[in-house]
Amino acid sequence: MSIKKSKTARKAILVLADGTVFYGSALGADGQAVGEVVFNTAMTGYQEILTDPSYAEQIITFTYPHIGNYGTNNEDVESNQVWAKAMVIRDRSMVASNFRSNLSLPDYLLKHGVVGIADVDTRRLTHHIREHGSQNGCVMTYAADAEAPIAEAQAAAQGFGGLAGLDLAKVTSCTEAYQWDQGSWLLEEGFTKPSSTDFHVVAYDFGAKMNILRMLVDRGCKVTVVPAQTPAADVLSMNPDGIFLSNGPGDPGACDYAIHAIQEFLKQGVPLFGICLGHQLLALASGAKTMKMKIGHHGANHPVLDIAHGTVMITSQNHGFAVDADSLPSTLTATHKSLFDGTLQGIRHNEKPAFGFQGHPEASPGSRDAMPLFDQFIDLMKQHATTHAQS
Ligand SMILES: NC(=O)CC[C@H](N)C(=O)O
Repeated sequence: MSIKKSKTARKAILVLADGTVFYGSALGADGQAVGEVVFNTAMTGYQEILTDPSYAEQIITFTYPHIGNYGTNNEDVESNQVWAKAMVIRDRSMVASNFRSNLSLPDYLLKHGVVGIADVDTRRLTHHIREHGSQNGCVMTYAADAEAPIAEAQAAAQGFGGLAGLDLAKVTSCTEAYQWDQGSWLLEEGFTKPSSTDFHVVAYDFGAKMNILRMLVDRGCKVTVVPAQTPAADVLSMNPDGIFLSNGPGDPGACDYAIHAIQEFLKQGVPLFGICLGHQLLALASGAKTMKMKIGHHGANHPVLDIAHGTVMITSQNHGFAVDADSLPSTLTATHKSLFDGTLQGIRHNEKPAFGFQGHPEASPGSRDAMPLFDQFIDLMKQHATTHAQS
């Protein structure tokens, strides 16, 4: 257990584009960060959340009031860098208490050059966002004896164009194809593969979380990860048993290259599974529409209804866009919906072996309730392989 005092007496402000100001103290690197301000309600998992590429260009407010208490480590990351633009918290923990911790949260932010602000009235901020919708903001640090640079921060916030129309998947994606062979810690916990399948899955990396890839390996898949803009023909020449469409940041409507590739895969009838951005892209490729939500969903305890079975799953969520349920063409069926606001959470193609889920079945952090969706993908590939062997 190590007691860490704040390294700096510097102050910080968060100023929203509408001029609302939140005062606090600097946490992490000095400087400024601009992005869309969202709030995440998960009680734990701040390191997974900070490193989730889907948070690119976003400033994350953590509603759980005490953050940093178990420090950071080398394992609980969802990518190789912090993608969140800045972190907003209520209370910084003075203690990093965990045998796995090798760096306190403030030192971790410093190491990654990420700006943060602590001692913020995050409840007031969250209420403001809930009422007025997520909006752009700027976190700026300044010397304790200086005036708060409010006008400068507001101008910076107003200068950010927002996420609508922004293709960030090509920014967070890998640049070259590679094999992924690491499974999750569930294997060590005694999780057994449903059966050894050896399916070759090509995973489009739009900003993929590592735990998704681990879930596929846990189920015996051989995983090839490819960059976001890989043409359909290149993927088909790899002879995949199934294609996985990953999560990722930004506006799905801006990823025309991915939408075209998915249309080709649908035409060819290759089994497809999309998570979050991947689910939205599958919907767009099938003729549905997406929209920007007022505040989005960011948390680890969102109830989602499985419509066919009438059962409820507690799920992890991180999205600011959604598929418009009223826009579904007759080729798509709604399979899941959010019990918070009724928005669409899952789709299945009626004619092709393809389905998508808006939440995060890989959790990390969060509940494992939706993990069987990975088994559903394996079953889909099995069925497809059997039908093909017969024809
Ligand atoms: N986690 C994700 O894949 C997010 C998808 C998309 N960028 C959204 O905000 O809705």
